[in-house]
Amino acid sequence: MAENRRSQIITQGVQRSPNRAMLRAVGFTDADFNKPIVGVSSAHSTITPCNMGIAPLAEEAQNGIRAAGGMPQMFGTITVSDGISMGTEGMKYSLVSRDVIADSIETACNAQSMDGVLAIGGCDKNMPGAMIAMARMNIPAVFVYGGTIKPGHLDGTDLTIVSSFEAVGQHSAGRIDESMLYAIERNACPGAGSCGGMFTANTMSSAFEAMGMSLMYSSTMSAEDDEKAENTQLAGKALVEAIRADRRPRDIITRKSIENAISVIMAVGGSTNAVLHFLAIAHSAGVPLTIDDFETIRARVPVICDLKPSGRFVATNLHESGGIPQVMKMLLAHDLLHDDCITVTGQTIGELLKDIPSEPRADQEVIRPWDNPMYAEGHLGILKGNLATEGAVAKLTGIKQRKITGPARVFESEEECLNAILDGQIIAGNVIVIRYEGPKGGPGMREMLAPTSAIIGAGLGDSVGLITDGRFSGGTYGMVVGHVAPEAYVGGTIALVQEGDTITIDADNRQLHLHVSDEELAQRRVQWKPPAPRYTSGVLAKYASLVSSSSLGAVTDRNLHL
Ligand SMILES: CC[C@H](C)C(=O)C(=O)O
Ligand SMILES: [Mg+2]
Repeated sequence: MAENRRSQIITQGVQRSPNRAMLRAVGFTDADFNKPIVGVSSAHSTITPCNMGIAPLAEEAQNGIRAAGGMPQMFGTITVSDGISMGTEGMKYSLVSRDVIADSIETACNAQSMDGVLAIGGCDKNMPGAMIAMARMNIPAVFVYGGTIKPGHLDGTDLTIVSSFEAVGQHSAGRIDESMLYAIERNACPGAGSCGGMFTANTMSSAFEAMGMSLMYSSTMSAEDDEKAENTQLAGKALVEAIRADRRPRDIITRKSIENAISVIMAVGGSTNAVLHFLAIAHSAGVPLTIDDFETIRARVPVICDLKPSGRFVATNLHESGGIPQVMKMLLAHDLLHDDCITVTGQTIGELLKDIPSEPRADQEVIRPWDNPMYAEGHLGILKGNLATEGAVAKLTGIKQRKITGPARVFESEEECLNAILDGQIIAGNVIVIRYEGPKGGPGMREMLAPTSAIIGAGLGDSVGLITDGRFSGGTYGMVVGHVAPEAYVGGTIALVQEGDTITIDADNRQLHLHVSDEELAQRRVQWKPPAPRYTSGVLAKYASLVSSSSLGAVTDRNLHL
């Protein structure tokens, strides 16, 4: 084992006798002081189904690390539940938790000079939080996904949590009765695991597998299946080998591997949150990446998977149909993947994919044949215009109408907007504006699944547009544009929109335009005053003071020294 392990600073020499004394109390023997100390970051929690299966996986990880000659040390990190906080003030802590998780993993590993880290995550922000920490620290690392939830079932239909969100809109529009609403509620989430469509958790786990930071096939395994536990043990062993080889995250998280990840995100129809998180991960890894790079990749990669929210199937169906390796091999076969990227096991992408067929199996419908994609181009559009000079992110799937021009219906918060939708005040042709929900203004850039699902549930998905400086859940689809930057709180044009102004969302030309003259906007800007901050103490106030524009990933450690 390499004698230049950083953990030797706390285990070797006379001066470190007190440090060893305490390590002996947690189970170290003399022999263990000569092994790499490997952190196991466990996000186990019973506050959300996404994370409630992680504790036994953390044990399996430790077993794998020990078997390979490492000395595991488990520590905890937090999670919050997007689905449970959705639609409430608590959702403001969701994106904040990404950076709290990153800071906590970095703090634990660096404080005790660990030689490597295996992080296990479940809910949405666990994944990017862990990867940001791994990229920052650049000690050998591997990510293990807690696993997807299996679909719920009702009257022969597969359900996910988004079924329940959409049922609220269906009920308010009189399309289902209360007994059906509660039947969906009771059956949508059958057990442990992260939200089962190609929503944010499954998007980020799939992207990490494609980037080479997780083991092949791991990202679509279900939380409750034995293979997830077996795979976690293998990840522990792979990490110890990576430590021996001194294979670090920045050897794996490169421009090429991030391009691979983004290509897979496009191919599976993944969450808009992936834009925000990969800008942040690239920033932490020192890899140049801009929001415009997503547009370049979008234009060349088709959506080849029929997955919820706008498609038919869930992640367990994708797993049964060949999983992410099958999607990757199809991209590779069409020169849309770099095969020379190295992965956490030391093998390259090309080596890992060599025995996988270039076309999907004919006995499944989840992964489409290359010549019959869901959409000929990617679905994550980066829109620009006088409303979004730094950019905005749209999910261009599940919509028939690709352009809408209509009167603005302006709301200063998500709650105001949801009430208007459920009260029937929103009609076909409207363009909803939800503002002061950005990274600083919210603060915390809430996901707007409640209003976007209510629009779908009310049958308005093809006729109502929605723009916000907040963001969307992976369960959102429709004529919706999020991450509008600059945000209202810092004086972005979205702050100057008035009720009834005409707005155009043009998906095909990736334009977001406010039909008000520059002169009029200049006059409005003179009148505009920044609102008082919603929080002046505590974690949300700290976050609001540090966070960057969403067009830069809403990171909290950019240019702090300037
Ligand atoms: C259903 C969606 C889930 C709750 C979520 O927050 C996301 O995918 O972002
Ligand atoms: Mg989410």
